[in-house]
Order: sequence, then structure tokens, then C-alpha cells
Amino acid sequence: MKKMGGEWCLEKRSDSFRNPEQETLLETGCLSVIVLGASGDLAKKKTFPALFNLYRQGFLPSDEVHIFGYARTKISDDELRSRLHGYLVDEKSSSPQQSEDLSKFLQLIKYVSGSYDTEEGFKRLDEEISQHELSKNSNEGSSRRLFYLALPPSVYPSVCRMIWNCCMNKSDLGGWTRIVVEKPFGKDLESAENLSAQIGELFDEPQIYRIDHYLGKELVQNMLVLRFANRLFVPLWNRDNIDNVQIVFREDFGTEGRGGYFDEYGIIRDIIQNHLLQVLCLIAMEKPISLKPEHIRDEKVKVLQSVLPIKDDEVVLGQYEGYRDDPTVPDLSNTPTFANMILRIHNERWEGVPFILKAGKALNSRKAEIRIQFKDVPGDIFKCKKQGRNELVIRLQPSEAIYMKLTVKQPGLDMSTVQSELDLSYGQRYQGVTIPEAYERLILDTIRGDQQHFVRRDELKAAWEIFTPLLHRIDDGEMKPIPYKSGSRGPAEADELLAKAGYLQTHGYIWIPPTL
Ligand SMILES: NC(=O)C1=CN([C@@H]2O[C@H](COP(=O)(O)OP(=O)(O)OC[C@H]3O[C@@H](n4cnc5c(N)ncnc54)[C@H](OP(=O)(O)O)[C@@H]3O)[C@@H](O)[C@H]2O)C=CC1
Ligand SMILES: O=C1O[C@H](COP(=O)(O)O)[C@@H](O)[C@H](O)[C@H]1O
Repeated sequence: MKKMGGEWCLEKRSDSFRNPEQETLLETGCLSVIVLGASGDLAKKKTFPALFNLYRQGFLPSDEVHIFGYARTKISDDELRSRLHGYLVDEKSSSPQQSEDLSKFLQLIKYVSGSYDTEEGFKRLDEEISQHELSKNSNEGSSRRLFYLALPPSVYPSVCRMIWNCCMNKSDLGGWTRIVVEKPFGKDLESAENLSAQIGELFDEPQIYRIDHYLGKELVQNMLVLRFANRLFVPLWNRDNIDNVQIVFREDFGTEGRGGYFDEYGIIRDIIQNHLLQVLCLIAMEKPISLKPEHIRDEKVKVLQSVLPIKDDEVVLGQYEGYRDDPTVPDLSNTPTFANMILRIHNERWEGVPFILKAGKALNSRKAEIRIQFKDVPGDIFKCKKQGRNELVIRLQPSEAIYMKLTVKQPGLDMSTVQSELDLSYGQRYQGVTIPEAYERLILDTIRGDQQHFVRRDELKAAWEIFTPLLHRIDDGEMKPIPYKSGSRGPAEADELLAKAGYLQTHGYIWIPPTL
């Protein structure tokens, strides 16, 4: 950042620190992005909007790119385009430039209808893609085919088989075929391993992108930089200085409209086993030997393999009152919509430090954050007036921020202490900088062939190993969720667990994000 004419601007100090190998892999040639499940919720809310944003920024040039929607629903190209329209721009406030971009973008989209388990539809899809590749003179270059499976995981095996049978890239001048698969990837260790084995028979690991959109969030991507590019944190980041770590996800709405899906999975499979665990890895991992995706993912696997079995008395489950009113949720559902648990990492750096993972739906706020609470100062001379511990808070959303709670002298004539903070609030510090959507970043990574922010097969296996015993106990009804009021903080037992884990709340302190 530097100041130019009174404005703070981003100064490009050096080249991107993205995986160095990628710089040599910038590819051109025809690119086909195929969204399977194009009629669905994820496709309209996330996948197509992310593609549109990439298009607007010039990452999907219209002379190279074509986008295909595929699903069973029988609709025309224009019907798909008009279904997507309202999700791509805010019709009330869109500028003439945005409207023009939108109509050009929509013209890049074609729709093919077909089933997920017979070749007929996929052969037609292949013909459409090939026609487009020919029209773009792809035979002069290499053609690239990216299949995004915005589909329920139950159809992944048959869809992968159909892609492999009918739709692989045929260019003999290079190019590639890649598939992006969404979570939940399996329901437990066994089902995930089965799914991995089925897909693994057809595609090699470098072709498979297991997406976890939390890995695309700005402040999650910042974790490695924060930890390994700041001398300040290097010596402090361990059991000698850190008392406890919290990773929290809260939503202030329930499972509206997704009750049927959610009830099969529950909050642990929906949020904790993937999103929060990925964040935990980035906080706890050792420094990788380089930024190459495999070096980073090797370190994440080591953390996961060091997590001890979760103890039942270190888990609190909850279910919000009213959850079962959804007609798609069984009357006697035992599915947790809230969970708080302690994970313990058995290694030299983290022995004895509780990692408290909390996620809940229908709570009193929408927030995702990391709280790293430091130990008390030894030999503290301010005991009688002590205000609180140092805490590093990384607010993933909303209002991205990093702030460090510090004890300082209360300004004034009195000699007393008060809890304050060093605050890096992005909205204030990076005015005018647009933070990209997670999906936007991750789709671009798949096109660039950068797997750093995607989950590797052994990582996934290690993640399921941690949670499967607990999940089976819940599925068997051996552990019951405690009812909590919608709009509350969740069950009171969760706060008791937090206190038991050693988290000390600073009473009277509230962080107020700075206003512009
Ligand atoms: N929605 C979201 O916010 C998020 C979703 N995900 C994941 O993304 C994937 C897609 O999610 P989402 O779009 O919500 O799902 P949808 O239920 O909307 O399904 C997507 C499409 O798949 C087809 N489909 C639905 N059910 C079946 C079925 N039983 N068998 C075959 N095809 C089916 C339908 O298309 P048609 O009938 O036209 O073929 C549907 O339009 C899932 O794995 C989900 O877990 C992950 C994060 C967030
Ligand atoms: O993966 C999922 O994430 C969303 C929350 O995503 P966010 O980016 O808005 O934090 C959650 O609502 C959904 O249940 C889950 O499947």
C-alpha cells in the first residue's frame, strides 16, 4: 500500500506468491466450462455468478470460452439464461456497462438436457463442446474442459463415468479435463473412501478438485501470510504462549428450504468436518518447505493425523426449536443443528492446547471468526486491575478484520489498565478494494491448475477419520442434541464447555468495527 494523492492504493511490490510452477503453466486455447446440475441452487447462486465475475474481469475471454449448463430439467438456452439473470446482477442498480457485459456473457451459455446415468445426453454434450472447440479453432491449440459438479454427491460416480466415457478432451496437442466436486464428499470414512475409489479409477488426483469454499475466503487465504511472514507471531505460535484457539461459525437463519438435505448430514458434516477443520489445519500446520500445493497439503495432512479421538464429554450438540416443523425433516430427527467440541492435537507444538470448534444454525448472529487466546502474563504486576488476555481475532465474515486485543493504560490521569485493540479492519484500510468471492477465486484456480486450496484425497480421509466415530454415535442415537431457542447463543452447556476449555472472556469489552 502507498499513499497517492491522499488515497491509499495497493502497490504491487512483487509478483504473486501463487504456486511458482503456475507461472509457466498459463494456458491459452479453447476453454469449456460445463456446469452439471445447472438447474440447481448452487449453480444459480454461486457457480454462474462466479463465472460472470471472472468474465467481467477478463479471465474468461469470449474468443476462448464457452459455458455449458447440463441437467435433467428440460429447458431451452434462453430459459436457463433468464433463470440466471436475476442472480448475476442486481437489476435495480446495474450500470449500462454491467447490463452490456451480462448480455454478452449470457450469450456464451448453452444448455443441454440429459440424464446423469446414460450416455445419450453426455454424447450430445460432447458434440456441443466439440463444435464449440472447432468454431474457436481449437485444433490449433489445446482445448480445456472443466466439469463443475453442482450436484448431489449420490450422482458423482455415474456422472464421472459418463464424462470419462463420452466427454474427455480429445486434443492431441495437450489441454486437459478437470472435474470439480462439491462437499459433502461422503458421509463417513467408508462412504468417502468408496467415492474416492470410484472417482479415482477414472481420474488422476491432479484432475480432481475437491472444493471447500472456505479455502477461497480472503482471510483464510491470509493465514499462511499472517503466520509465516510476520516475525512477531513466529515465536509465539505454540503451546508455551497460546492458551486456547476457537474457530466459530454462526448463522442467524435456520435450514429453510434445505431441511431435507441438512437432516441427512447435520452441522458436523455440513460445516465442521470441512470448513472449520480446514481452517484449523492452516492455524496449526508447520511451515511448509515451499508454497507448492503438495508441500502445503502435506503439512495439513500431518496436523489432521495428529488429532486425538474426540471425547464425548468434550462435545455439546444442539437442535433449534422449530427445526422439525419443516415437513422434509423427520418428526424424531436426532440431527444436530449446533455443535461445539474440543479437538486436541498431539504434537510438540500443540499438546495441551484446546482447539474449540463451534458451528450453529438459527443463532443470534451471522459470523465466522478465529480467536487465538494467549496465556496470562507471568509475574503480572497489574493483577488487581487486569483487564483481560491478549487475543488475536481473525474475522472471516462479515466485515473482514484482524484485530489484536491488548491491555493498555487507560488514557487520563489515573494509572489504570483497559482492554483495547490494534485493528486492521479491511473496510477501512482497503477502501475501494473489492474482495473476490470465494467461488470466483477457486474456479480461477481450477482453470490455472492450482490445487493449493483444494482438498487432497488423503486429507479428506484423515478428516473423516477424526469425525466418523462421533458421527456414528450420533447417527445411532447414543448422543442427543440439546434443544435451544432459535435466535439464541445455542445451548448454555456450550458456554460451560468453553469455560472448561480455559477460554476467558473479557467482561465489559466489545470490539466495535471502525466506521469510515
Ligand atoms: N446450495 C448451496 O448453497 C451449497 C451446495 N453445496 C453442494 O453443492 C451440490 C449441489 O447443491 P445444490 O445446488 O444445492 O443442490 P440441488 O438440490 O439444487 O441439486 C442440483 C441439481 O441436481 C439435480 N438433482 C437434485 N437431486 C437429484 C437427485 N436425487 N438425483 C439426481 N439429480 C438430482 C437437479 O437437477 P435436474 O433435476 O434438473 O437434473 C438439481 O437442480 C451439493 O453437493 C451440495 O451439497 C455446497 C455448498 C453450498
Ligand atoms: O457449505 C455451506 O456453507 C454455507 C455458509 O457459507 P458462507 O460462505 O455463507 O459462510 C452454509 O449456509 C451451508 O449450510 C453449507 O452447506
